[in-house]
Amino acid sequence: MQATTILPNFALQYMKLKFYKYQGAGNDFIIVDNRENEVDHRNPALIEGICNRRFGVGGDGMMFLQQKDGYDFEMVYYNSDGQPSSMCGNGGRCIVAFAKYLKVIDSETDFLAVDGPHYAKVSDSGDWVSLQMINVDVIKKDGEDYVLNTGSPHYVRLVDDLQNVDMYEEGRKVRYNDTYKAQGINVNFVEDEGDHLFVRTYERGVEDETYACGTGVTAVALAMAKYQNRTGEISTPVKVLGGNLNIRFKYDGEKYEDIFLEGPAKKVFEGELDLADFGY
Ligand SMILES: N[C@@H](CCC[C@H](N)C(=O)O)C(=O)O
Repeated sequence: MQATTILPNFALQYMKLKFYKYQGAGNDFIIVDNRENEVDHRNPALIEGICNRRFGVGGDGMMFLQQKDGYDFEMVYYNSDGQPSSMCGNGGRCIVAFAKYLKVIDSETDFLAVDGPHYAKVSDSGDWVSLQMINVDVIKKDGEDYVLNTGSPHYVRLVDDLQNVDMYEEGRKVRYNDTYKAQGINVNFVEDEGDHLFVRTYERGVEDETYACGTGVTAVALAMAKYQNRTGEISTPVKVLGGNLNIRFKYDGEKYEDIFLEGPAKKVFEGELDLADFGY
């Protein structure tokens, strides 16, 4: 990384920031190697500007890979609105691929994220990641729909003809209703297509539909196991707008354990930002 310093008061000594762009099933992220703790990222306007798809790099979120005692690294995640958020599953898979690219890890890792420790495995090629998610033992009903937390809060609704649903419109009706508008929630619609699920997600903090949401497809797979009264070792292939993911887990009818979110995580490009372009 080039000499890049953002002083605590956000005045910049050097205006360049090296970044990497990754995507996992079309959920895309800007990642910065912050092992030297050179970047003070508590700056919502800067992160929102860099994530902007017209005036910035563009991304559903931005992450910083940092050193953490007792772990291979720490994942610090921001939504594209510039606010720190809860867990991002696809972001977690992408930052694991990035850690392998940096040679911070080899084929396995234990890292820390906002919802606690995570274990993950990455393929030799470095572009396929299996990420262990937190255990889940609470799943609530809201009418016919399901609400659960897989590291981030999710709402799950089973629908027909998902391809033709206006996710922006319908997602916002749930995300901004009286129950959820204060804390926010991610809204997933699912259609059972036989040998796989088709899932679309409206994401809090992006405030639009994304091409994939890792904690979202995980929530859907868990909720569908309950809905379909399936127990035991379950593997659920999921199609999303940006590709395919798989979720496997154990379910005894009450709690879900050994949950793994699996799929592609790829480096798209890397570059250098001139932070003066973002008002600094
Ligand atoms: N895209 C993510 C979820 C990111 C967090 C979410 N927007 C929230 O604020 O809850 C994923 O892959 O899980």
